[in-house]
Amino acid sequence: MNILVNPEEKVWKKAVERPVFKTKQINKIVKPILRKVKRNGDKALIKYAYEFDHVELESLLVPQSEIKEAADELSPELKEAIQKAKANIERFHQAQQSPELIEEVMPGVVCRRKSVAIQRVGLYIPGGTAPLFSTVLMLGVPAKIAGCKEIVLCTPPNVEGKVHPAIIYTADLIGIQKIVKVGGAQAVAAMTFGTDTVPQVDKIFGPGNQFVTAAKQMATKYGVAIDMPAGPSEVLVYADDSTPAEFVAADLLSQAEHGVDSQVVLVTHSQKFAKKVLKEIDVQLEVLPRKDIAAKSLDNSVAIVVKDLQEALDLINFYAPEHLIISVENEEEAVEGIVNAGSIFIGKYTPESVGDYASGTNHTLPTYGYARNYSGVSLDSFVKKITYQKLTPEGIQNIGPTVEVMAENELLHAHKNAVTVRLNSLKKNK
Ligand SMILES: NC(=O)c1ccc[n+]([C@@H]2O[C@H](COP(=O)([O-])OP(=O)(O)OC[C@H]3O[C@@H](n4cnc5c(N)ncnc54)[C@H](O)[C@@H]3O)[C@@H](O)[C@H]2O)c1
Ligand SMILES: N[C@H](CO)Cc1c[nH]c[nH+]1
Ligand SMILES: [Zn+2]
Repeated sequence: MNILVNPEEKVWKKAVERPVFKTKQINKIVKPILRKVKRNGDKALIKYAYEFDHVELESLLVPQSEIKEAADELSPELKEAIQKAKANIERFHQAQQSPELIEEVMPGVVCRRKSVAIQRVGLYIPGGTAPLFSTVLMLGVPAKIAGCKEIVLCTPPNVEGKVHPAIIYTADLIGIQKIVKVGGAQAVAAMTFGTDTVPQVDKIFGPGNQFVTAAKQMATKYGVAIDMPAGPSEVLVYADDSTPAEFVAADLLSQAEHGVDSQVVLVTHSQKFAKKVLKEIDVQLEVLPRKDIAAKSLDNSVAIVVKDLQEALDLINFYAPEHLIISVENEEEAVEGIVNAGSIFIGKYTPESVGDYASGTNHTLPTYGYARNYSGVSLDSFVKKITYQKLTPEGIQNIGPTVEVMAENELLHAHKNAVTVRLNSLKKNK
């Protein structure tokens, strides 16, 4: 991780470019996976489990017996932690319920809007390098609150051909029973087309590696919706020396350890502080079990010393980080200046990890600059909003002439006529 001191705008813009994905090569691998799963269903899933996850599976579904046993395999401490996190996530997502809207826009013309659950949803839980059972909470809890009828959870099997008990326990706690041992692009393909084991869904949720992300984007061509392109995790920390360098280093490493494609950025006002943080990173990195992964991410990463708050804001809003930690003395002013970020963590006692697990906000967030135009997953992601309108005779008389004039001027006479016949009928029956 290098330090750039007071670089020009074009230099810092270049420095914060995300690692470039080999999109063409990835698509070349993913396209045939979609085609083969569409054609061969479960058979293809079993074949890919062998090829990519190195396991011979006899069946894809996690059996009821394993669901029942999962709780016994976890420590009471972990189960309590999962339950506490679930309570906070439930509370924050329940608070996102939007009440039904009813508005009489003019006498006799009533408009209504109601949230209705997306009926069939597929949740992808990454499992390649770490069993991310926290993602089960982040996707399963809002799906349940929204009232989705059918929920299927797909996650890669481990080397023993099993799903981590914490993933199973968390799914069961939420009330998700259909857990399928399938990962990567093949999982996305299965949820898109449906197989004997995996039901076809209306929307696919969840983060994943490049194969998963590419498959999700391709799936949209077949009528499935996706939450967002959620790729390798990233964090930008904007800090000054009112925050211990130890805290800043720990926050940067917390996202660097996710995967080799992750990127972390430090923005600060002093070269001395940046150096202190980098020194601290070296110390903490040494003892990390995932030190090789984190070290590779640090190669994609940079520390930038900016001249003032305005330059820091320009940089952050340009970069649009998935996670943004603001830990500077004038935090209020900085927070107010942010227009592009997935989730913001404010003050020196708010590590990003709390949002990953238990503060209540959702950790499925837009990466790669998509925070410019996408929100993270929320309750809204699991519903559609249906609008309704009902007109009384008075209502059609009030609004009818307006619609007639507009339709006639758009040269759409059948549109106009649908109003005129009703107005004429009312005149006749007077
Ligand atoms: N943005 C977010 O909200 C968020 C949240 C959590 C995790 N993440 C990210 O999710 C990612 C998880 O990645 P992961 O790899 O650990 O798990 P994963 O479950 O996404 O991918 C593992 C699967 O990839 C497939 N695969 C592996 N090598 C392949 C190959 N050569 N060809 C085809 N398919 C192959 C296999 O089927 C395997 O089961 C990380 O990058 C992490 O940063 C993001
Ligand atoms: N930081 C990830 C989202 O980018 C989520 C996560 C899960 N577990 C730990 N972290
Ligand atoms: Zn994380």
